[in-house]
Amino acid sequence: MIRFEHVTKRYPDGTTAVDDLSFEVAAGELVTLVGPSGCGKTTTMKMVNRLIEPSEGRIFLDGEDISTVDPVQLRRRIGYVIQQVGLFPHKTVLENTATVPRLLGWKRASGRERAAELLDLVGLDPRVYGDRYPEQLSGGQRQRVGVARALAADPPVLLMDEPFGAVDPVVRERLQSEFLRLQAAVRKTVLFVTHDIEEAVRLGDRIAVYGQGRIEQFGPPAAVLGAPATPYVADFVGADRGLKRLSVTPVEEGDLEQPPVVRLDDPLPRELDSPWAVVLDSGGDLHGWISAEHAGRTGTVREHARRMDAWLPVGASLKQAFSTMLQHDAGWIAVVDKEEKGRFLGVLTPGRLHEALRRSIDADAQDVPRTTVDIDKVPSG
Ligand SMILES: Nc1ncnc2c1ncn2[C@@H]1O[C@H](COP(=O)(O)OP(=O)(O)OP(=O)(O)O)[C@@H](O)[C@H]1O
Repeated sequence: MIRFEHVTKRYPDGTTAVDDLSFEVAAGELVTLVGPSGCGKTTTMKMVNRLIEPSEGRIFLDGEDISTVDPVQLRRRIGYVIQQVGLFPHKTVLENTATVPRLLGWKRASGRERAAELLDLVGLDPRVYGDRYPEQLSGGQRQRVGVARALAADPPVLLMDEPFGAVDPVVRERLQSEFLRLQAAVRKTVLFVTHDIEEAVRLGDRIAVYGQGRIEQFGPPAAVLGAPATPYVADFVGADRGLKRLSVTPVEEGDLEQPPVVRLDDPLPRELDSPWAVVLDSGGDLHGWISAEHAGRTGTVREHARRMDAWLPVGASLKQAFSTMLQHDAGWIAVVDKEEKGRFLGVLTPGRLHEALRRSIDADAQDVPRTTVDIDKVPSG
């Protein structure tokens, strides 16, 4: 969808901001550009909507060389969100959001209707916020209006330059989650600039780690965190990259241990060869657990089963799994097949969690699926 071919940008004072850059962003993909201040991220982004012209090389949008497209026409196909939002102070939230549809010549009513729809989509009730002015909003709310405005004309491409940079960490995390949900629904092709590696890792389908004017590594977050390509990247992603990796590595079925299982309406088992067993209802859904000390007594499992709160759906991150374990002070957590407590798949223990992490690092290094990595090959220590 967006393709850079040997793009270089030299400013008149001789600064080379971007040096022979080639990469591609697929349709519907979110790529984060991350790196320290002054490494050329913003320059890269502004060349896509021709706010800056490259000195050398070509950029293609949907196969079309953008140097041949009228910049105004081009920008109508590209939503743009920046840190300072740039809302018009004398226009209401609704009018701000409807700016681009109005410029495109939409009728006033349909522009406002679309704007209201989008405000709803970014979590601002248009009946509450629509008639306010930007100064009557919090920083986080202004950023949401910025995102709504960029989406108003339904452009296939979004450029986002540190859009959540100016808000406090708590609001920032919330905006990131909301944006991920939004992106799952609208599936735009997104270039997202940030200097925050945590944000890059959380949002990006792939991340481009910038050195001075160049991409040092381009790949999925787990690969960059697991196998930094250069000492520079290792240093930039940080010594705690194992922890960051936890947050981008999903729990898979192959990671799970199969403990003894009993059914809710069964009589109590005569004996159990583990300290506890998982209790399932007749449909195979997770109910809870039972301690081995009840084995051999009379009565049914139902009478002694305890509810299990430490559970997660498969696909949740290893970080969520770890934090659920800590929260419930549990030595294991149950994993089910869907968000609402569902069919039981197995349990994750601290040992299994560690193995999953090691296996995912190994899988990335060998560029193979995690299920094919033999855990015996994973070095200990
Ligand atoms: N108009 C300009 N003239 C000369 N040099 C410029 C100009 N604009 C940017 N630069 C330089 O180009 C380099 C890249 O700047 P750019 O704004 O792309 O970096 P960035 O990675 O986005 O930084 P930040 O995270 O601080 O926004 C920097 O060294 C900057 O000083």
